Amino acid sequence: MNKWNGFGGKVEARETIIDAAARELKEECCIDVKISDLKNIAHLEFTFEGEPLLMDVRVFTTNIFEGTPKETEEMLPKWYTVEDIPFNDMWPDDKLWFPYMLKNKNFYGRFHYKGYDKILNYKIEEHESMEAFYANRKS
Ligand SMILES: CNc1ncnc2c1ncn2[C@@H]1O[C@H](COP(=O)(O)OP(=O)(O)OP(=O)(O)O)[C@@H](O)[C@H]1O
Repeated sequence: MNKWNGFGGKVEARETIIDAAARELKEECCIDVKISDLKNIAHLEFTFEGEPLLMDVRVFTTNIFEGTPKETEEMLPKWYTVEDIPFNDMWPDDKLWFPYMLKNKNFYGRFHYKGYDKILNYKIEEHESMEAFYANRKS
C-alpha cells in the first residue's frame, strides 16, 4: 500500500503466531530467525469504523538473525536510523507506539480508524511483561 511497514502478515492454518512471524520475515526479506530469538513485545488491536472485524496484531522484535535483508515481490527493505524513521509514510498508529517499542517497553494498544488515514480514538497501556498482560486478560 505504498507504506513502510514491519514485516508480517496473516497467520496460516495450523501455524502458531510466532511461526507466522518467522515465516513472513523469511518470505518478505529472506532473513532467517530462530523462534527462540523472537520477543513478543506488544499486542495491538485495530478496528475500522463500519467494519465488523477486529485485527489482532502481535509485534515481535529481535536483534539476532541470519542473512541480509533482500528485496522480494512483497517488500523493499530499508534501514533507517531511529531519528529518521519515516512516520509520515507509515500507518498513522506507528508513530504512537514505536516510541514504546524503541524504549524496550511491553504494551497493549488499540486503535479505532475511520478509513485508513484517520485514528478516531486509541489507547496504549504499558505492561510489566506480555505474560502478565495475557494472564490478567484471561481472568
Ligand atoms: C492498521 N494499522 C497498522 N499499523 C501497523 N501495522 C499494521 C497495520 N495494519 C497491518 N499492519 C501490519 O502490516 C503487515 C501487513 O498486514 P496485512 O495486510 O494484514 O497482511 P498481508 O496482506 O501482508 O498478509 P499476507 O502476507 O497476505 O498473509 C503486517 O505486518 C501487519 O502486522
